[in-house]
Amino acid sequence: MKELQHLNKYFLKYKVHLLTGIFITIVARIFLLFTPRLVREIFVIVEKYKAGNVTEGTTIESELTIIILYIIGAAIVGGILTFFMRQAIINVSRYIEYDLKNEIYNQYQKLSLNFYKKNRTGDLMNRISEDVGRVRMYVGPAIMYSINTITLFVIALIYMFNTAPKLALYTIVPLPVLSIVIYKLSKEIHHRSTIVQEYLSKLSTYTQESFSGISIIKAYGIEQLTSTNFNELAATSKQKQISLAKVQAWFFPMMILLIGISNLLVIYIGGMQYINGEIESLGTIAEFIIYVNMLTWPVATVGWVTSIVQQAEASQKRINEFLKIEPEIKNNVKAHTEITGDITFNNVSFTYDDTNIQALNNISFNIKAGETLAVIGKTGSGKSTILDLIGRLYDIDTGSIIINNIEINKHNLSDLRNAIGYVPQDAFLFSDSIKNNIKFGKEDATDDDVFEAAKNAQVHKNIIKFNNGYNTVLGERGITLSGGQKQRVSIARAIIKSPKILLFDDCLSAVDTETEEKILKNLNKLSKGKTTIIVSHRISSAKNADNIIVLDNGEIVQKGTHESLINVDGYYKHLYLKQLSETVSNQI
Ligand SMILES: Nc1ncnc2c1ncn2[C@@H]1O[C@H](COP(=O)(O)OP(=O)(O)OP(=O)(O)O)[C@@H](O)[C@H]1O
Repeated sequence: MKELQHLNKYFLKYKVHLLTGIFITIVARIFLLFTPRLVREIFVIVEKYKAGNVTEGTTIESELTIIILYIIGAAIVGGILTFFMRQAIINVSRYIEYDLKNEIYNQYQKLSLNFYKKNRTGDLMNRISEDVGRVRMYVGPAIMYSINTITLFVIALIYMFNTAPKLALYTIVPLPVLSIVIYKLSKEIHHRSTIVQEYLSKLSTYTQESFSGISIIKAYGIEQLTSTNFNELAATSKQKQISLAKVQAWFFPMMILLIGISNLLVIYIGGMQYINGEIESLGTIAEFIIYVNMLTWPVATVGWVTSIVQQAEASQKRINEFLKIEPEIKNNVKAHTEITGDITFNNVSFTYDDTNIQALNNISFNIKAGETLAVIGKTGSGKSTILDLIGRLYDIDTGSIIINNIEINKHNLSDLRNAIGYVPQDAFLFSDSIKNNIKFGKEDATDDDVFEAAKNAQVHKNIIKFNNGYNTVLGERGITLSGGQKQRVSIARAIIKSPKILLFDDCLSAVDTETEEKILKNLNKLSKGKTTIIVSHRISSAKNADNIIVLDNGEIVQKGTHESLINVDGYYKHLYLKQLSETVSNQI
């Protein structure tokens, strides 16, 4: 139960609802337990009448009518209260489920990229959905049934031992057996349903991947193979479902058997006692039979609740593991810090934790506010890493990054990130309209702002050709747009917020050189007064920059302007000549 203590703060938050629920539960049980005693009363009156103790037919009729009305009244009141009990306690479980999901989601948002690299998306999703669902079962049904069982048991046992102690003892003997059997069954059911869940999630992951990669599957003509794989998975899943159904099928027969045994015991022992004169009325036997039936379900739930609590404990443990993680990248400053875009790297080195790859080694450069820096280099030379470090997605190992004379980790983190417009290498678009995808960069942007940004990114003409224009909804990961269009929408998203720092990570690779030229021209206008870093494999993107650095294997191997670099031997000149000859041969 240690892990579940995390929920105590929520119980405290909803204490009024919970206490009301508990109070209603107790009152509801008291009303429902009137019935067995009233049934006994009916027997007693009829027995008296048969024995000739009451002669007036009308008296017995009115007595019976009153008792029947009591029974109906108690059932109605008990029923209404049971409704409110469920409303109070089950609602609290939904409130807590909501709060817990938000708590986990907020924690996920705070955690750094390293966390996401170490944990699979499926696992993150499971903890926020299935694990929270299991915890809710503890908060709601488990607590409700426990209060229910305890109240019912205490009141019923008091009534039973008061009426016929020996019979009461015999009646409750099979109940612990019932509880243990149900507990064992619930555990087995849980075990098998976990396996079923695993197969279901394998099936849905497989299906989802097949549909996402449908173009590859069709292009390689492997529909038959994917279908066979799917069938195999589905067949195993079916087997597991059947094996689960087998155990589940035992649940009710076992309950009926044990209720039957208890009923038989009541009738046999009660009957013997009646014959011996130890109990006065057959009504006591009827009363006890009702108790047995009333107690059976709550007793069965003891086993069920135990297994729910165990599952909830295991799930909360998994949730707590993530909640306890301290975000690696923390905001150390509450006050706002100003960012105009002056960036300096002083001997910066950085190694990725998980792969142990040293991506940057002793990097130093300075960009004055408003200037443009181009970063050129082979793949894997560390270009994107530089951009990630400016956005503080990772903290550096050695050296320092200074922005506006303040070390990067002494800046208010959200001010820093708000000052940056970042266009990643792989444009990611949400399954939403094109307009909303662009407005993602600036929530309060007007339609005109959106059009302006799209025009500057040279994508406006493409968008207006779609039937729904800017309201065109993009499929999963923007499947309706071409690679180049996606990159340009992503550029529009970055420039719409008019940030102080613009970071372009090889984001023109999928557009033709003519469009690239136009976009760069527009960017040139837009980036007046803004610091811009352009990562690229193309000289055409870099040539107009105020400064260019060439990276190789995490180190700066060349520095200078386009003019200076094409005049010295090195990677830049080599690349320039290569791309120049490609352009010339394309024109011939
Ligand atoms: N998230 C990451 N986790 C671990 N290692 C990484 C990560 N990102 C990059 N690396 C490694 O760091 C090195 C530098 O990668 P980086 O992405 O900065 O290169 P790049 O110059 O931008 O390459 P490209 O031009 O192909 O985009 C590479 O060896 C890469 O394998």
